[in-house]
Amino acid sequence: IVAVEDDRTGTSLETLKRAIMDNLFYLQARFPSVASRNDFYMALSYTVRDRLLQRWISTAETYLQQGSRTVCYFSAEFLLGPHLGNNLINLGIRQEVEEAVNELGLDIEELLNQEEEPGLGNGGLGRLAACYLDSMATLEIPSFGYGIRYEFGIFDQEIRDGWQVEVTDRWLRYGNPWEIPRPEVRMPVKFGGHTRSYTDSDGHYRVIWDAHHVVEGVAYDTPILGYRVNTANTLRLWRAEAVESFDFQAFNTGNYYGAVRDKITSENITKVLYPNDEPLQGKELRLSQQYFFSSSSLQDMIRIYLQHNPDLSKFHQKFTVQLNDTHPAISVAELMRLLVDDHHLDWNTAWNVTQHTFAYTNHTLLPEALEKWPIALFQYLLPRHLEIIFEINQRFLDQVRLHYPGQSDPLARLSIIDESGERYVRMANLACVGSYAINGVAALHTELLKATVLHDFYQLYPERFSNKTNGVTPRRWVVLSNPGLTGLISEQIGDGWIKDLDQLGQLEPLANDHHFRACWGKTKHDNKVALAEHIQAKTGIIVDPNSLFDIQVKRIHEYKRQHLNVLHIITLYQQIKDNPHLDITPRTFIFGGKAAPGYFTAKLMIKLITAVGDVVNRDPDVAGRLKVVFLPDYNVTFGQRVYPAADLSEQISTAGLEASGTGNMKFSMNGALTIGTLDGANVEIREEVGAENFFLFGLTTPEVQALGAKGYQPWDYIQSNPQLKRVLDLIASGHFSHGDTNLFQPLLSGLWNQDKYYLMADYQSYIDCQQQVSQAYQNREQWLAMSILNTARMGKFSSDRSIQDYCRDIWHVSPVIIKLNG
Ligand SMILES: CCc1ccc([C@H](C)CC(=O)N[C@@H]2O[C@H](CO)[C@@H](O)[C@H](O)[C@H]2O)cc1
Repeated sequence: IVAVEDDRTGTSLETLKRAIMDNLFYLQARFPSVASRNDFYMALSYTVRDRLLQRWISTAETYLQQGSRTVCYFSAEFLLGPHLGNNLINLGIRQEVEEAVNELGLDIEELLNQEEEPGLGNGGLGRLAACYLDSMATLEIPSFGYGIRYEFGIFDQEIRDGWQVEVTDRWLRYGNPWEIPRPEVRMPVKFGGHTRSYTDSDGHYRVIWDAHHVVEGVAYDTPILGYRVNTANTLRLWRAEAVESFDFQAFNTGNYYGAVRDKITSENITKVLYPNDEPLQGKELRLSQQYFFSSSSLQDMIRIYLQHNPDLSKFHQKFTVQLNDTHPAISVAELMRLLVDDHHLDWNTAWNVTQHTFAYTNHTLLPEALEKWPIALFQYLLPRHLEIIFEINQRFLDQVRLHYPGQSDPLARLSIIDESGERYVRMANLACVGSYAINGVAALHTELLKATVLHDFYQLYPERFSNKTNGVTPRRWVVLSNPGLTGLISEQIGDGWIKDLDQLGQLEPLANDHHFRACWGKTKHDNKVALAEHIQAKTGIIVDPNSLFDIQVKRIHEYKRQHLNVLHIITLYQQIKDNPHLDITPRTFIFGGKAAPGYFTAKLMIKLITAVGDVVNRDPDVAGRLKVVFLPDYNVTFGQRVYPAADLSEQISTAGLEASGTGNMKFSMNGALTIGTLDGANVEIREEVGAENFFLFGLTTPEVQALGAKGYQPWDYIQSNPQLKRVLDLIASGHFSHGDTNLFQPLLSGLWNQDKYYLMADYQSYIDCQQQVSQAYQNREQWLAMSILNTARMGKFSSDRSIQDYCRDIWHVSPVIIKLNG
C-alpha cells in the first residue's frame, strides 16, 4: 500500500510539489501560466506555514493543559526579518523544498527575495527581541511576544544625490501569509476623560475612569518556530480599530468625515513605527502606542489566566513580563489599574503582584533617550494612571525616606516624578520601582548603569540588578545567512553547534590546519564575490573581492562615529595623493544604516560618506585601491548578505556609549575580525576571542570620563597632529563637495569646538590600529587563523545563552516539551 502523505504536513518531493500547486490554486486562485512571482511566493509560504501549524497548535494546547509558567516579552519593536527562509531552516526542510521548487521550474532565491520583510523596529533593541523569540522557542520556553502591528514599519531608505530619502514601508501591500488575524481577540483600551471615585456598598474606595474615547486592540498572531523542536510560540501583535468604525447618524446628516472620524483616529495609533533610535520626541501618539499595546497585552494575559485560576493574587506565579526598555513601562501602572479598579484587589496585594510580575531591561545610557513624559500630557491622556503613579510614588518615597532620613536629594533623584521645571513622569524610575529585576545588556553597560543613571536605585535595591549580555541567534545569522560556512563547520564538527554554540570551540585546532584555512578563506571569498555583485547591481560601483572588506553597518549616530571611519578613509586617500606608488592594502569600505528623519547631523554624515565616495572612487591616483560604498536600506535581509562577507567589523563607538552592540557578534561569528574600542560587548568579545585576535584602539570609559572632567579641548589634538588637520582642512576646502565649503561646516565646527564623542582624541590611535589591520591582512595564513579563532570562540554570544541566563536568574521558568498531537 502506498502511504499517501498528508498534503498539509508531508515533506516528500511529490507531496511538496502537489501542496504548492494546491495552494496556488485554492488560496491564490491562480494557475501557473498567469501566476506572478508573488503568487508562487504566497503558495510556497502557505505550504511551509501548514507544516508548522501542527507544532503551533500542539504548543498552544500543551501550555493551556499544563498551565505552564509563561514569559511575556513586551516590546514596542520586533525586527523579525523575512520568515520563509528562517522557517525552512527551523523546520529542517530547506533541501526538500528547494528540490520541489526547482522541479516546478521556479527559483527558490527569487521566491525568498519576494518576501517583504516586516520592519517593525529601528535597530538593536528590535532585533534583539526577534533573536530572543527564536531562542525562547528553540529552548522550548513557554513564552509570548507582545507588541504592535504597525501598518507601516521602518521607512525604506533611498539615496538620492548622496542624501537619505525616506520612503513609506508598505510591507502589507501584498498581504502577509505569516500572520493569523484573531478578530475575536479584542481588548478595549481607554484614553482621556476623567476619573471619579466613590465608596462601594462594602465600604471600599473605588475609582471609575470615564474615558473620552475607547479604541479596540485586535490581535494578529505570528508563529515563532524553534529550531528542530516541536515548539512554536506565539508573537501577538495588536492593531488598533475603532469600536464604531462607521457612524451612520453622522453619515445620514451628510457629515461623511464625521462618519469615519473615529475609525481614522483610532487606527492612527498603530499606523506607523516611530523611526527614532535614541533621540526622544515626547509625542502624544508615541505614548498612546505604548499604552495601547501594554493595556491590550495585560488584559489578554488576565483573560488567559482567569480561564484557569480565579485568584489574581497569584498572577505573578503564572506570568512574568520582560519590559524591553521603558517603552512598555506604563504597564506597571496599567496592571495596578486592572487589578485594583477592574478586579477589586486591594492596593497592597495588587502591588505585590505587580512588583513580582515585571522585570526591566535598560538598553541605553544616552540621557536624551531616557523617556520622560510631561505630567500635563499624562493628565490629558491617562488621568487614572497619573493618580496611580502618584500613589505608587508616594508609598515608594515613604520607604526611601526611611533609607535616607533628612536627605532630600536622593528622594528628588529617585522620585518617579521629576519636579524640576515642567513636571515629568520618569519612565525608567517607574520601571525600576515596579520591577523585581533590572538588567543591562553587557557587563560594562551594567556596571555603568549601577555607577551612573541608575546609581540611586542600585544603592536601594542592589539585589535586583544583574547583567544579561546580549546574544544573537546562530540560526538566522549563520545557518540561514552563511550556508557555505555552515556546511564547512558541520562537515568538521557535526551540526550540534547550531543549538549549542560552545561546540564551535572544536574548530580551534583547525586554525592551524592549512587545508581547512584554505577552505575557510574560499568560503569568505565566495561571500565577498556575492556581495560585490549585489553592490554593483544596487549602486553600480565595482568593488574588488580581493580587497579588504571593511564594513560598518548600524544606525547612523554620532556616538557610533561613522564619521571617524571617514577620517581614516581620507587619511589613506591623502597618503595615496601624496605618493601614488604607495604600497597600500586595497580596501573596500562598505557603510549601511538609516538616520532618524529628524536627526540632521546623522543625515549629513551619510552625505559625507557618499560625497567622499564619489571623489575617491573616481580618483585616477587611487586607481581602485580604495572604494567607498554606501549601500542603501540597511535592514535584516541586507545584514544577512553583509555579515558573511566582511573581513573587518567596525565597532568604533565612544567608550561608554554603546550599551552592547549585536552586529559586532554577527560579524565575528561569521569570521570577521573586529577593530573596536573597549565599549559594550566589544569588551567581552575581546575577552573570548583573545586580545591577540582583536584590533583594539582608543580611550577607555574611565579615560573618556577623566578627559571630559578635566575639560576636553579637541583643538589641542588637531593643532598637534598635522595629518588630522590636513584631513579636516580637505573636507572644509570643499574637495568632496564640488567646492562648496559650507556643506560640511556643521559637522566640522562640531568637531573643532566640542567634539562631544572624542573623535579627535581617538583619531591617531584609530589610524595606527588600522595600519596594524592592513599589515595583518597581508599575512593571509595568519589572518585566516585569527578569523577561524574568532568564530570558534563566539559560543558565549548565542542568544540561547542569554535566554538561559534570563531563565535561570530572572524568570525562573523551565522548558516544556511539546508532543505533536494528531
Ligand atoms: C524613544 C526613542 C528610542 C527608541 C529606541 C531606543 C533603543 C533603546 C535604542 C536601541 O536600540 N538601543 C540598542 O539596544 C541594543 C540591544 O540591547 C544594544 O545592543 C545597543 O548597544 C543599543 O544602542 C531608545 C530610544
